[in-house]
Amino acid sequence: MGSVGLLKNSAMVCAPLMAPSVEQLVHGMLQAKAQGADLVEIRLDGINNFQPQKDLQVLLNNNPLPVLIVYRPIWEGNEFEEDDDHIHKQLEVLRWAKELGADYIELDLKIASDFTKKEKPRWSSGCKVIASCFVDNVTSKEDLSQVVAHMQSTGADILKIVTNANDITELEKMFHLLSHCQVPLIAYSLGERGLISQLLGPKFGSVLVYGSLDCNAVPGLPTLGSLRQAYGVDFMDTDTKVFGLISKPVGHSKGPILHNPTFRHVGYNGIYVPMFVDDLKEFFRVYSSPDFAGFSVGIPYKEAVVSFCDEVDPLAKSIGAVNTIIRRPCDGKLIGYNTDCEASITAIEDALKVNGRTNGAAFLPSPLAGKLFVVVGAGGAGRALAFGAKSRRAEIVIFDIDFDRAKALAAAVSGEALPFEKLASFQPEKGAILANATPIGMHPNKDRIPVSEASLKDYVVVFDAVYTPRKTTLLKDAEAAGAITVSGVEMFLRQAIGQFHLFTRTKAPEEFMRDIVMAKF
Ligand SMILES: O=C1C[C@@](O)(C(=O)O)C[C@@H](O)[C@@H]1O
Repeated sequence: MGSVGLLKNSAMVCAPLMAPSVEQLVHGMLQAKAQGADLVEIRLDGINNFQPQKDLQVLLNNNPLPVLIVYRPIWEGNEFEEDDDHIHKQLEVLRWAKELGADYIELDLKIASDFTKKEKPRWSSGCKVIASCFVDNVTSKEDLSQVVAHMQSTGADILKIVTNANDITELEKMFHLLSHCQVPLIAYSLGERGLISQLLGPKFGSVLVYGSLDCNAVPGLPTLGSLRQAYGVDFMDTDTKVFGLISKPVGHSKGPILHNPTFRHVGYNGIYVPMFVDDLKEFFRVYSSPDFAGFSVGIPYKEAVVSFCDEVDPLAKSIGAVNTIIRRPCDGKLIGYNTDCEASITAIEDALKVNGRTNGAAFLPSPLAGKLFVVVGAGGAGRALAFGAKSRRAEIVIFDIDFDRAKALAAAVSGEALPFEKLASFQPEKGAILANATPIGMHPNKDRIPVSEASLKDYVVVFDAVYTPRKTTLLKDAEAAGAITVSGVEMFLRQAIGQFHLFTRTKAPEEFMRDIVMAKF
């Protein structure tokens, strides 16, 4: 277990700012400082009626943080690089920025060489030059190394490579580059699939990572607050173990705000990041190093991922769905588990016990025994619920939009499958339990419920696996109809507790995790 508590890397957290007025940029700088940025990147070309010397003076006299100046205007629809006059104007602005006290200036690779060779020998200021380059299509690690070699020849102090990530697996080339590069380097990918290049940049040695102002979410960029508070980027080092949630979509997950603070709480050197995965096979092929120590698995992959595990725990195997994968340290094999099953079933059982609705049958092994248990959705979560209900000897009815899928699950748990069209008019016997295991009602389609409102009065417990929002419309309606309700948040917490134990091989601090969930979900 690594120690956390001291700063472990030198990566700076940078807030990119672009605004139509200097006043807005100054305000942005103050916000960035308050939100924990180490420096700000100011894009001058967003300023309306830009007056270089005057505006730079205001900006660089009012900077609460070190400043990186970028000026990349497009004149009359043409990229400036194509025109000597425009290049001259651009360089003049950057020269002023340096003279007025900018800490860093950024130049495109195409003009960086000339500039550094002419200008740098005469500099007395500490201003550093960043040579930057956008690589549209990263074909191989060798290609990237060649770009770096070319950039190095410019004489710039820091190199910056930006790519477009079409797939999360492309980022591994960036991580490889970062960890092998001998010169100060910033490397990341744009877009939703590029997010982990910012989150893991400090582990692999990036000079800086970008975080947006908290009020200004940008796809692919974490917020400053999340970088510092949730992900704890300051505490990352080369030994930090990476755990990722494999899912598509993935942005809804609250896993990072639960697992990361818990790692730090127990002094475990790990980070938990959302991983937007399109292709499981390619994903597991590329992220095969011990750095990537384990995974949560979310929608839609809980069943598909089973075939990528080298071994599967017997419970997960019988369910046919895995939500947790550990890379076994001794041989690198991927071992699959299912923590959803016990999480959801014990959450429902405990709700019945707390509410004293066990029919006085304290001798029965579970308050679910003999009850009708209606599962809507026969995907990964539905399978976990149905197998859990079976282990508690409940009578199971399954609905799924895919009737064959419902039938297959019903057969596996000795239950009954009914056609999805019947769900709207389905009236259970009194005292039944309802479990929604579909995404119906999940943010942003919050108003929908999977069953008819009229049927809700006959359920003693209604459980919803959806946890965003915490109180779904289904749970609100069920509560109004008099049912005990169990939120997906409770299941989420319990499956995460199980996962934490598997990830770290230590007992999860359950109260600490519960407090986070209560405060932040
Ligand atoms: O179902 C869920 C939720 C989850 O996918 C998430 O969104 O964080 C994480 C999984 O481990 C878990 O089984």
